[in-house]
Amino acid sequence: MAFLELNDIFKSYFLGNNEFPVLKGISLSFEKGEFVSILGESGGGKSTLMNIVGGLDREFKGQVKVNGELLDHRNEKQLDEYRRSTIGHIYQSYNLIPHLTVLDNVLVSLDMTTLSSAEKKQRAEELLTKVGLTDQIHKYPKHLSGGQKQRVAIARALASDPQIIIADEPTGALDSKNTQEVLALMDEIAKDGKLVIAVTHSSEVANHGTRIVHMADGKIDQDERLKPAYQIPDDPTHIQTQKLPAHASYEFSFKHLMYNFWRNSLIMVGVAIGLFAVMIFSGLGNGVNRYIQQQINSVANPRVIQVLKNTTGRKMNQQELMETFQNMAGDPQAGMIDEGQIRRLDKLSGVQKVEKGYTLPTYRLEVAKTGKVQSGTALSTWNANDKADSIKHGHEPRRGEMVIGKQEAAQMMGAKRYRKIVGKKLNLTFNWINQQGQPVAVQVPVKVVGLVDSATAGGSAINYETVYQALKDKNADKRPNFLAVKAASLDQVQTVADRIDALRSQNRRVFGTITVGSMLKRINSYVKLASSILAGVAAISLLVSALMIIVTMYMSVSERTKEIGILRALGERKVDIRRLFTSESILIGLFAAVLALVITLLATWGINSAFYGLIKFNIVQLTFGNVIFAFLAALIISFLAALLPARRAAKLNPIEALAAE
Ligand SMILES: Nc1ncnc2c1ncn2[C@@H]1O[C@H](COP(=O)(O)OP(=O)(O)OP(=O)(O)O)[C@@H](O)[C@H]1O
Repeated sequence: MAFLELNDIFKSYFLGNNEFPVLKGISLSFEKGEFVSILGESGGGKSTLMNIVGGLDREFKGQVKVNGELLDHRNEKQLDEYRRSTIGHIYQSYNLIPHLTVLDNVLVSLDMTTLSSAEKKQRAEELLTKVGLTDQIHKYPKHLSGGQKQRVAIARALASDPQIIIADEPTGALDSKNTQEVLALMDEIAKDGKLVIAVTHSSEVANHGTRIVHMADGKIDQDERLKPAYQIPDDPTHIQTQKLPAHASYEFSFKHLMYNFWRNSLIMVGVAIGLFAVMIFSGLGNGVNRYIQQQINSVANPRVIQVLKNTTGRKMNQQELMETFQNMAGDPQAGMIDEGQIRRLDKLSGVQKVEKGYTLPTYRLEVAKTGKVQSGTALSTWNANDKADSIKHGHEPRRGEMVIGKQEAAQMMGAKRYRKIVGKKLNLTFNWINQQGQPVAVQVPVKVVGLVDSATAGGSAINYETVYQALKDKNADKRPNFLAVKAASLDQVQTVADRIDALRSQNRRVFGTITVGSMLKRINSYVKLASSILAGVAAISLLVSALMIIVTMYMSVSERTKEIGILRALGERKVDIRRLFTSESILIGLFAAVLALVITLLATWGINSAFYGLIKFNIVQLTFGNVIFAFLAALIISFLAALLPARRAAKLNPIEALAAE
C-alpha cells in the first residue's frame, strides 16, 4: 500500500456549458521519502493536479487515498483537517503574509497545532535557523530577498510537520545560488521521510529529485525513477494539529490592525466621533435634568402640594390650573376655598399640615417717598412651599413684611441698585371683594425684608397674616384662594395629591393640585425630547461610522484575497476566515469606544469647568450606564458592519483566492 494514491482522477473546467477536460484519468502512487518532480507542458494540468492532492479542489472525479484511507473530498471539514495536518505548500511567489514578521509567518501554521506557545516559538525559531534565517526573524517579508522569502515559506510549510510537501515552481523566481540552496533544503525534507512533490519546468530541479513524472494531454506519459526513495527515519515524531483557536484569530487581527495603524486610526476616529456625540449628549441631558431639578427644589419644597379650587369640576391638568390664577383677576370669588372643604382635606390620610394662602391676581407696589410704582400679577403669601434659603439677602417675611424677587426689585430700583430695596417701605394695593361680592380696594403698608434670587420663579411673597388682617379690616372675603398642603413624607406626595384630586362634592371634583414632582416631570419630558433629538443626530453619525467600517472591510477583503487563500491552504476553516474580519472590526469598535470615552471625559471636564462659574453646577453628567451603552453600541455596530464582508471573505474559493494578484 502506497502512502499517497491517486486513482483515475478526472477533472474538467466548465465555461458556460462548454467542458474543458484537463485531467483525463491520472493514477499515481507515492511513497514517503520520495522527491517527485512533475513535468509537462504549460497548461498541461500540473497545478490542477496539485490542487487536488493539496486538498484545495473539491470538484473532480476519482479517488485520493492517504495511508490507505479514502479522502472524502466532498467533506469540507475533512479537507480542512487534511490540509492542516498532512499538507505543506511552497509557492513560486512565496506567498508570505506581508503584515506578519518572519517569525509570525511561521507561527501562523503552528497556531493550528497542540503545542504550547513556548514550544511553538521554539519550533519556529529552530526551523528558521535550519533554513539559515536566525537573524531575520523579526523582519517583515518586504525586507527580505527572494531566496530568503522562499526559505521562510519552506520553514512555514514544515512547521506543523506535514507528511506531504507540495512545491509549485519553488525555484521559479530564484537565481542559481538560491536555487541550489532551496533544492538542498527540499532534499533534506525528503530525507526526513516526507513526500515532496514539486511541479517544475526546470530540469535542474527535476534531476535533483528521486523520480520524474511527466504529464501530457491530461495523462501521465512517463514515470521515471532516478534513485530509490530515501529511507524513512525510525522515530517519525508527529505534531498533533487542531482547529485554529479563537484567540489566535484575535491576535492575528490585532497584528493586522497595528500594521495598518494609520489607516485604521482614521476609521477609529470617525467611529469615535459618533460615539462621543452619543455620550456627551446623554451626559448633557442628565446634567440639564438634574440642574432643573435642583433649581426647582431650591425654591420649592418637594413635600408640599399646592392646592387650588377646581373651577370646572372635572380633572384638570397643571396647565389649566395655572390658568385659573389668571382668571381670578376677573372673578376673584371663583377661586376661593370654603372652610368646610379645607376641613375635609385636613382629614385625608397622609396630610400633615394644611396652610392657607392668598394669591393676589394683580397688584400694585408703590415705593414710599419716591412714588415709584410697579404693577405685577400673582403675588402669593409666603407658605410651606417657599424655602428660606431662596432668600439671598434678608429673612422670611413676618407680619407687615414681604420679600421681593430680584427682577421685580430691579424694575423698581434699577438694575444696579436693586439690593437697596431691602428695608424700604412699600404700599401694596390690590382689588378684592367684600362679603356681598362687591369689589373693594385693599391697601397694605409693607416693609421689604429680603431679596429672592431665583432663576425659575418670580420670587416675591408677602406675609399671610398681613393680607388676612388687611382683608378683615376692609370687611372683605377672607377665604383663601390656595392651600399649601404638606405631605407626611416625600414618598406619599403623589398619593396624597391624587387623594386631594379625587375629593368630590355633588359629583364634581373640588380641588386641583400642583406638585413640584409633576412640574419636574413636565420639564424633564421636554429635556428628554431635546436630548432624544440630539441622540438621534448622534445615531446618524454612528450609522455613517458603520458604513465606513463596511466599506473598509470590503476593501480589506479585496486587498487580502491572496492572504485568505494562503490561510485556507494552511488549513484554516471558513469560520476562521470569517472571525478574522469580524474580530478586526470589533477591535476597531472597541478602540474607537475607548478613544471616544477619553474625548468625552476631556470634553465633560472642559464644559463643566467653563460653566461652573456661571451656574455652580456640573452641567454634563455622564453615568456609568451611558458609557456601557456607548461601548455596547460600538461592539454591536462594528460586529454587524463586518458580517457581510466577513461572509464574503469566508466564501472565497481558496484556489481562486491564491491566484489573486
Ligand atoms: N479556474 C479555471 N477555470 C478554467 N480553466 C482553468 C482554470 N484553472 C486552470 N484552467 C485551465 O486548465 C488548464 C490547466 O491549468 P494548470 O494551471 O493546471 O496548468 P499547468 O500545467 O500548471 O500550467 P503551467 O505550467 O503554465 O503552470 C489550463 O488550460 C488552464 O487555462
